[in-house]
Amino acid sequence: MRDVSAPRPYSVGFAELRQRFRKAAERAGAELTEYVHPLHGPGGEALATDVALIGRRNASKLMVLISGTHGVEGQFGSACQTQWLEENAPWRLPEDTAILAIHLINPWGTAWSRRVNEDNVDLNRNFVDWQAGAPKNDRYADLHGALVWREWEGSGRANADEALAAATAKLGGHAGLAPIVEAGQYDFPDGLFFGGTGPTWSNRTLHDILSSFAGAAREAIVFDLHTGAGPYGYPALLSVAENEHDGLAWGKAVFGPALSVVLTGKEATTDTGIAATATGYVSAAVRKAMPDARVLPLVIECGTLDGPVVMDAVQADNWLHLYGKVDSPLGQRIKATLRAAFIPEDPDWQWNCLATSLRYFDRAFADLKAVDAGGCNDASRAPAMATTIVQPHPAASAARATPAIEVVNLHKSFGQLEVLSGVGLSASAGEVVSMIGSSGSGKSTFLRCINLLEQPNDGRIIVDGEEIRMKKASDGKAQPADMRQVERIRARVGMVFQSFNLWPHLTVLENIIEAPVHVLKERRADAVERAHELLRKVGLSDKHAHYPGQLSGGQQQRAAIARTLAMQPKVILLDEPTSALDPELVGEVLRVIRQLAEEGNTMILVTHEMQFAREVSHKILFLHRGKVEEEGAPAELFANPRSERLRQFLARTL
Ligand SMILES: Nc1ncnc2c1ncn2[C@@H]1O[C@H](COP(=O)(O)OP(=O)(O)OP(=O)(O)O)[C@@H](O)[C@H]1O
Repeated sequence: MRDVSAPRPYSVGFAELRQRFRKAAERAGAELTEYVHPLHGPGGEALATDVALIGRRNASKLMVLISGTHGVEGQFGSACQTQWLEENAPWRLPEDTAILAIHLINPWGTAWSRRVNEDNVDLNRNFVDWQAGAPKNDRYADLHGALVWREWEGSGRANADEALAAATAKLGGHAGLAPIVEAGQYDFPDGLFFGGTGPTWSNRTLHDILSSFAGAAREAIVFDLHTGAGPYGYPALLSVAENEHDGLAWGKAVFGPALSVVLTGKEATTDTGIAATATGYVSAAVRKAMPDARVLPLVIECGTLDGPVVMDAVQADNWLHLYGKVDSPLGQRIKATLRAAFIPEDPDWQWNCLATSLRYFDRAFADLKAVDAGGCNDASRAPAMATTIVQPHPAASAARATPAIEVVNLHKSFGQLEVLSGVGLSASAGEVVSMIGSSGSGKSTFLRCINLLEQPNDGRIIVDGEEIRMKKASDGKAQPADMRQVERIRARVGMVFQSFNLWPHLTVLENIIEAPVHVLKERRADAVERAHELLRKVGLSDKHAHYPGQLSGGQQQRAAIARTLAMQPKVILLDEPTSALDPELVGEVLRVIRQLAEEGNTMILVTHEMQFAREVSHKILFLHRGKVEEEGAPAELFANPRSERLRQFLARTL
């Protein structure tokens, strides 16, 4: 019997999971590659998906292990990957066979203990054919209001619970409800099992990984490692597909009745605990990424608690990230409940799931090795070399020598009132810097001074290496020496205002192309084409001909962001972009801003959304009475405020 009698507990933090995996991969002689995620974890830790390749890149037979598709479940998959790599080291593989371990493909979800990703997207609903448009789930729409509530307790919550109980009874219990909810939906970004509006970072990264490492494969077995559905402590082996394919026949030949095949479809059913009604699974992605291979996509699904209990935990966590405070005692309770719903702290559960999964790996791998796939493909491709670091994202790359923006010793008074008393800030390309502080501390004034909507009294402003030249007027006040330079620099610094500031008499499209055509002198046709692209990005494709007055606040703000992006700014200043919005519209705007951060835009953000600032920023400045009282990395600043003022401020706002 395999000796896993004393497995290390799964429940360790993201950084340790990575460290264990990387160590095991190194010992196994793997080529290690790191795909850096643009955001960071709750402790300020860097986030990344690690990829270990044992064997040659041109191997025709490939075994792939994927963990953490649903972030919080990642501890299980990570434990399996690490243990399997470790206990078989040193690996001696036939030339034509390789192992590709993809560690924590949704690193944000694992680090923050969420099933979903940074945009509330269920990655296992995100691998749909986006060209064909998002699938429809009208039956979810009827349930949304009962599943997603604004208040943790009170009459609104009680009404929602009552409505959910009534709907569940009408559908014949949880077994009737789950296939509708878990089918995935693409219309409610704040809802459950949201599939997104386009390919997420994890989706794109999986695609990049498979393009880099799986291109030569002709025979591939892929394990996607999950927990949370099925009977407690039982690791079920499944294969999910939209239709029959030759990989399924292979799977049945290898595993016999141990393998359950789930064929998905609108009305499909299964008793495995996973949703047969859903599409967009990882299985679809891996088959698509290896069109020339016979692919056997497998899912290991380790049962935990009863379906309704797991759904309750997911619902509560959804509320927490939308409307609650993760750091509060209630927030911590909700997190603990969610973790327990996916990774029970039960040594027997952990032992069973690990041991059985490793046996499935062994069996699959033995069969893979025995297949005759005709040797290595494309011998010209280089074999694995030493560790490579892939940093596809500008935000993640090392800071450039020249900051994208630097402000030194800025002073500003209104009459006798000194609002800024020597504020400074520097942001490298791709960095997000947030400014927090009480009302009246000078945050907005600082932003307005940067692009000279207000004239600073003193100080230096340097954008992308070019300093705004100032001179003293006859009254002794500073003013720009060259207005043409100011106009030029302003065109490189985009500003998003609290109150949107769209032209009311122009359509959304006209608002967006106005500055590119008149200031940058772009051809109108080019500006229009780009405007449509930007509208797609902010989810407003269908609103291009509307006037601002016909849009909701959230839509207006997203249009305003698209207008700012149309100028391709070096730096984007956002002045409390969500504070004029009704609470239910805040999320849609934050999602767009988060996407901008992920894409490596340099941003200075003034905000009262503390949780958001913490998640999205590389650096935070706390302003108090016109001075930077404290600055630092978000995790450090929020966890260990040094000044009493910041401590009090956080106590009031968190
Ligand atoms: N144009 C102006 N004329 C006179 N005083 C002004 C002007 N603009 C801002 N102030 C004052 O400067 C101080 C700082 O205002 P500012 O809007 O920069 O603060 P803030 O930190 O952004 O506050 P909030 O979070 O409430 O937006 C306030 O006392 C405000 O009344």
